[in-house]
Amino acid sequence: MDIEQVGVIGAGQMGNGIAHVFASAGYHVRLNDVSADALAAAQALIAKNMDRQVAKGTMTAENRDAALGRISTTLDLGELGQSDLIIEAATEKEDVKNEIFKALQPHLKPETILTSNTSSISITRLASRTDRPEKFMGFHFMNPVPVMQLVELIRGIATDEETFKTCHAVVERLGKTSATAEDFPAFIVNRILMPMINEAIYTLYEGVGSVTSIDTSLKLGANHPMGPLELADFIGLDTCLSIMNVLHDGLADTKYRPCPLLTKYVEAGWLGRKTKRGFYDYRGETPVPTR
Ligand SMILES: CC(=O)CC(=O)SCCNC(=O)CCNC(=O)[C@H](O)C(C)(C)COP(=O)(O)OP(=O)(O)OC[C@H]1O[C@@H](n2cnc3c(N)ncnc32)[C@H](O)[C@@H]1OP(=O)(O)O
Ligand SMILES: NC(=O)C1=CN([C@@H]2O[C@H](COP(=O)(O)OP(=O)(O)OC[C@H]3O[C@@H](n4cnc5c(N)ncnc54)[C@H](OP(=O)(O)O)[C@@H]3O)[C@@H](O)[C@H]2O)C=CC1
Repeated sequence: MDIEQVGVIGAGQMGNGIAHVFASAGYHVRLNDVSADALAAAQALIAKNMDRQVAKGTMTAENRDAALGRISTTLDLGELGQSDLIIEAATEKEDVKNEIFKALQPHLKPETILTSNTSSISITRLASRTDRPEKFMGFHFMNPVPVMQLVELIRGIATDEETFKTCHAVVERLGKTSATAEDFPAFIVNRILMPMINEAIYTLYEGVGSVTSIDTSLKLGANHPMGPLELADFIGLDTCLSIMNVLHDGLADTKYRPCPLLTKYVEAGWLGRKTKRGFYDYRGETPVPTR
């Protein structure tokens, strides 16, 4: 199936990056959110990130203008009706995602492929609530989307081969690399990455090390580009907690128990960079550890 028109739902940190890479690859993108402010902020951020590419010489000014011209925004889900492919990138909550698909599907063409950028939630279960489980799959980008090479592709139990092949070809046209994961809680990347981040938070909680010593240890001792607490703030602590809960509930093993300190930060509304406070405080010139 030919994909030209792409609908992206959720204009947060992932949605803006997804719109960026699809528009850069020549797709027409309709970006939707429940918040007009989120849409305006996403458009401004995409323009800023593309300006950086132009300044670096990795994109021409002409291509930037054309790519920005291919992105339109809307608060109305119904306006995504002509999309060939939908990528849902709203908040990591199953009921939010189910509600979005329910509201969206009456507007869709029968052949439209539905996908979710979920970090952890069962693709089979999300698909089963829609009118097209065979045309539904996981399309999981990594953060920051314009920089990270990987897209995890996840088939639900009902996903048909044509849907998988179409999504696989889209990843290639984006110039990215796919890895295929079976539909188990948190798939591959987050099954491995998130317990490490959770363990770093336990290490902090138990007083083994401070925020600085934990992040320095993994950066300089294991060559990670970001320390695990810095990365948790970057991903969003609400998203990290949701992923740990999916692992804990879905695999029923206490080794996935979310650290109580992670829960406490989320309850405080300290969600990391996006709220300017998490394991670091981002309100000043440079991030300051909060513990
Ligand atoms: C939770 C999930 O479901 C799955 C996930 O996504 S897990 C998270 C996966 N992501 C990671 O692990 C990221 C780990 N961190 C990194 O790789 C690096 O710190 C980083 C790439 C984010 C930044 O790298 P850095 O060297 O510290 O910074 P910097 O030199 O400023 O940036 C490197 C490049 O990324 C670009 N960049 C950085 N942040 C960006 C952003 N938010 N958006 C777009 N581009 C960005 C910069 O423009 C720069 O581009 P060039 O190479 O063309 O110059
Ligand atoms: N953060 C990360 O590193 C990664 C996240 N993901 C996944 O991507 C998805 C999005 O995450 P992320 O971008 O970080 O989250 P953000 O919190 O940055 O953005 C989510 C956006 O979705 C909006 N939203 C909420 N409900 C709806 C709705 N009903 N319709 C349309 N938009 C809605 C939110 O609006 P409002 O703020 O007003 O509620 C917000 O703008 C999640 O499923 C997450 O697991 C995948 C890979 C990496």
